[in-house]
Amino acid sequence: MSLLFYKYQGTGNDFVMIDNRTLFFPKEDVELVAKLCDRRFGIGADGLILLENDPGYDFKMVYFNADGNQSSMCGNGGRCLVAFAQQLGIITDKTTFIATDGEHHATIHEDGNVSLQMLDVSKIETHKSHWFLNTGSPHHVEMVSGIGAMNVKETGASIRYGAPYFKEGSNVNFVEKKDTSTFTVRTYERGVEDETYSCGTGVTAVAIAMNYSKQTPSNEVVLETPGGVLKVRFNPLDDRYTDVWLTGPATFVYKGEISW
Ligand SMILES: N[C@H](CCC[C@H](N)C(=O)O)C(=O)O
Repeated sequence: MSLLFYKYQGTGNDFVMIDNRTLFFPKEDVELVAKLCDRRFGIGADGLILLENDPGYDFKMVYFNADGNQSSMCGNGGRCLVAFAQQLGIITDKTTFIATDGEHHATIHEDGNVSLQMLDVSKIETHKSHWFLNTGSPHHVEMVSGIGAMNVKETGASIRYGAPYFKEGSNVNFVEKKDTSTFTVRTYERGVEDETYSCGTGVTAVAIAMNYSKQTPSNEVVLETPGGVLKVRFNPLDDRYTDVWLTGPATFVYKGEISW
C-alpha cells in the first residue's frame, strides 16, 4: 500500500497530514500510525492528522499522537490543518471545522500566521506546586526557575506517569516568567512521551493559568517555546475564560509518498 502525505510544522510541533476525504486510511492500525510517525523507520512526526469531510463543517480533524493512538485536541495541529485545507483549495482564509473537542473557528492572516479559537475554560484546579486545566487536552502547568537547564523528558515523564495521572496521563508544561506578559515554556507531551518543541493546547493552558494566578494582568500573552513564539489571547469573564485564540505560524515543509 502507498499513500500521499504532506508534512507541516507549527513552531516545531510537527505532523504528517493526510487528505482522508475518501476514508481510505486504516484508523484502527495503531502500528501503522506509529511507524509513519517514527523518526527513523518512518516519516517522523509528533502526530498524524487526517482531514475528513463533515456535513456540517468545512472539514473534520482526526488526531493521532506519535504512539499511534487517537487522542484529544491538538492546537498546533489544528492550526496546521487549517493551512493544509487552504493548500487543498477547501477554504480561503476563514473556516469552521469540527474536532474531537467540538467546533473551532480559524483565520489565516496575510503574514501566514493562523489564529485558532480554542475551547472556553471554566475549570482550573490550583494545587500547591501547579495548576491543572483542560484546553482540549489535559495540562499540568508548573512554574520553575532555570528552565533552560531542565531535563524535561525525565522530569516530565515522572509527573505524567505519577499520581494522580497514571496511565491516562497529562501533558506537562514547565514555565518561567520573562516579563509582565511573556513566559518561556517547555512541554513534555503525553503520547509523544518526550519533550516537543512546542504544544498549542499547552501554551494555551499556561497563558490562562498565568492570568488566573495573577502572574500576568494581560489577556494577550506571549509564549516563547524552543520551536518559536506563540500568542494566546482570551477574555476572562469572572473565572471563565472565553474567546480564547492561539496564534502562530503553520508551515508546509514538503509533500511525499510512502509505501509499506
Ligand atoms: N499530546 C496531546 C495532544 C496533542 C497536543 C499538542 N500537540 C498541541 O499542539 O496541542 C495529548 O495527547 O493530550
